[in-house]
Amino acid sequence: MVKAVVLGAAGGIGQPLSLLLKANPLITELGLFDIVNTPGVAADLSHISTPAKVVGYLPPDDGLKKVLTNADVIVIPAGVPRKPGMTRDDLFKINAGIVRDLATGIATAAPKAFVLVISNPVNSTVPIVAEVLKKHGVFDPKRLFGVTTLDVVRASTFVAEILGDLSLSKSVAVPVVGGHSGVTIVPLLSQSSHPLPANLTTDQYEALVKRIQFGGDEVVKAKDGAGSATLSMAYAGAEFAAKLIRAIGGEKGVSAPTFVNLSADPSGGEALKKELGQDLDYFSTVVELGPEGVAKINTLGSLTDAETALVKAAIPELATNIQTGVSFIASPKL
Ligand SMILES: NC(=O)C1=CN([C@@H]2O[C@H](COP(=O)(O)OP(=O)(O)OC[C@H]3O[C@@H](n4cnc5c(N)ncnc54)[C@H](O)[C@@H]3O)[C@@H](O)[C@H]2O)C=CC1
Ligand SMILES: O=C([O-])CC(=O)C(=O)O
Repeated sequence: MVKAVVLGAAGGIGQPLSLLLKANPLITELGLFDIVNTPGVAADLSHISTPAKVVGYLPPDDGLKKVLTNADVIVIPAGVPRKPGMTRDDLFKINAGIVRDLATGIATAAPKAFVLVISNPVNSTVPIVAEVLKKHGVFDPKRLFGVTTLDVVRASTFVAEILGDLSLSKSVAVPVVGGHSGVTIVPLLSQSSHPLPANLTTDQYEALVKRIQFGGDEVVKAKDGAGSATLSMAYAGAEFAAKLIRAIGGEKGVSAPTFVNLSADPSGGEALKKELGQDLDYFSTVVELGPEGVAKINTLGSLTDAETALVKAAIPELATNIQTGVSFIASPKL
């Protein structure tokens, strides 16, 4: 029995994500919450012939508390998306408060749930959730995840394109580490399951790295004011949620890159910090998942000089983003 909940379920990501979760046979209950339209989305999804019972809630009548009650896995795509010319950090002003309020609901109604944060800027919203849960004395770092799967999905697709065979994209696995914005997105292409062509030039390599780092901009530009990635994000979010659900159900050998608090696995976290040469509290890296959530935080392993430089370039921005999130809860008037 797994109850999954989507907060922000009526949005551009929320609706297709809810559809994909409804299609997951391991989910037996699907709770949808948004400030608008969830009764309609829930009625629509409820006609699909899969096991999950779907219920939609709105803020009146304690809707947030009701949707969160007995939740096992909570996915949060609530908040505003980018328009051309904006960075993910520009979303902080609005999304920080939305995420804080939803996290407050989680702290009281579902303190033991696994929480998957999609709302941008992920590098800051994940620390916000953690700080709220800490304030309520219910923070378990093993249960909080920043969803960076879209970077991994993009890396797989773009590498398969370069290899000239899109049918490989499902099996191409590239660890993408760091965070989820611009230079904090670090693809470790030397560790790709499918090596890049030997004759790839430095320019081509650098263009590939940039495309993975700024893939979100490609979609923002193409949507021309109508938002950012929604369908590919829904796919990525459902993939990560499905992995986690399999791992908490006891399946062994499940792992994925995700943005976590490094205290979730103190020995792995310390080893990673040592490798980074930096005392960061959060980092996205390959995480082994288990019944409690984070089972093991993996270090980065052997890197090329180019990858070492990318990791180094990611650290200052990541540290600032994390601090911005932490300070927002320490001084919420920011
Ligand atoms: N982590 C990642 O890789 C990605 C993250 N995103 C982020 O996901 C977020 C959502 O994007 P879209 O779905 O395109 O936006 P959207 O505007 O289409 O949908 C957002 C939904 O959140 C709802 N919402 C707003 N305040 C709420 C509250 N207090 N409680 C519950 N629901 C609330 C809105 O009513 C709306 O339905 C954005 O912040 C975007 O930047 C987008 C793509 C990738
Ligand atoms: O680019 C954005 O704003 C949305 C996002 O996080 C992505 O597509 O990776």
